[in-house]
Amino acid sequence: MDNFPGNLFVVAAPSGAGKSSLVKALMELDAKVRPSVSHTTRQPRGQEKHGREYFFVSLPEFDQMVESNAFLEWANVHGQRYGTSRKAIEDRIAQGADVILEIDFQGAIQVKKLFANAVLIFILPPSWEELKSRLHNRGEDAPDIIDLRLQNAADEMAQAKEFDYVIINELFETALFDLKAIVHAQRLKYLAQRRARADIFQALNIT
Ligand SMILES: Nc1nc2c(ncn2[C@@H]2O[C@H](COP(=O)(O)OP(=O)(O)O)[C@@H](O)[C@H]2O)c(=O)[nH]1
Ligand SMILES: Nc1ncnc2c1ncn2[C@@H]1O[C@H](COP(=O)(O)OP(=O)(O)O)[C@@H](O)[C@H]1O
Repeated sequence: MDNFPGNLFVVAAPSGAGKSSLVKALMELDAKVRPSVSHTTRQPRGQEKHGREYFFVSLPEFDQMVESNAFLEWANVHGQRYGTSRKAIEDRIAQGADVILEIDFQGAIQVKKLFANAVLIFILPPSWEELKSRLHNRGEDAPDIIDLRLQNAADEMAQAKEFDYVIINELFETALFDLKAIVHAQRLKYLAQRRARADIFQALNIT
């Protein structure tokens, strides 16, 4: 599983910390990073489209996919099921694209076990007050759904120490810069470990 020609990035965060906004902004700047579209049993939000943010499926459909081993990883999060299908990432990575997964910490840990080279990034909000206000201002979720997400946030944030990098999303542009820096650093590391030996080292006559 370590022979894929692309890089795999995994971004996790408590709800409202800004992971979707950061990942979206990264992909607008960097066409080489492709998203993995997950399956979920939760209902779509206002602007969300089937096949773009998620594949929205029923519980029986989801369970059928679990049965047929279609998921690379899946988890129960905030009372719903979410999963990364094998199809969502394997083709893209094999084609040499870098793939970014926006999944919860349970999924991130499963992915790291499967792909030792996956880069795990955790996004933190600057404060509890700011996290609450972002969830309210986003204006997408009912108060009880927001409460559940806030209740789960403490346990999720305790997992940040298992990740390779932590970004504090206070100023959006600074956090985006940090995310770009991680992607860039991983590409340079990848070059050093794999391609460079064949191409550049040969050209420079280094053995
Ligand atoms: N394990 C796993 N978690 C996922 C997947 N897709 C999304 N999630 C996570 O499920 C949680 C809820 O996502 P969502 O309902 O979009 O809410 P949001 O975090 O408030 O934007 C987030 O932590 C997502 O990262 C997946 O395929 N696998
Ligand atoms: N650095 C930031 N400063 C202020 N608001 C932000 C920042 N980052 C994201 N937001 C806003 O916070 C809300 C939650 O962001 P979102 O990307 O949906 O979070 P997540 O995907 O982690 O649930 C959105 O309304 C978004 O525009």
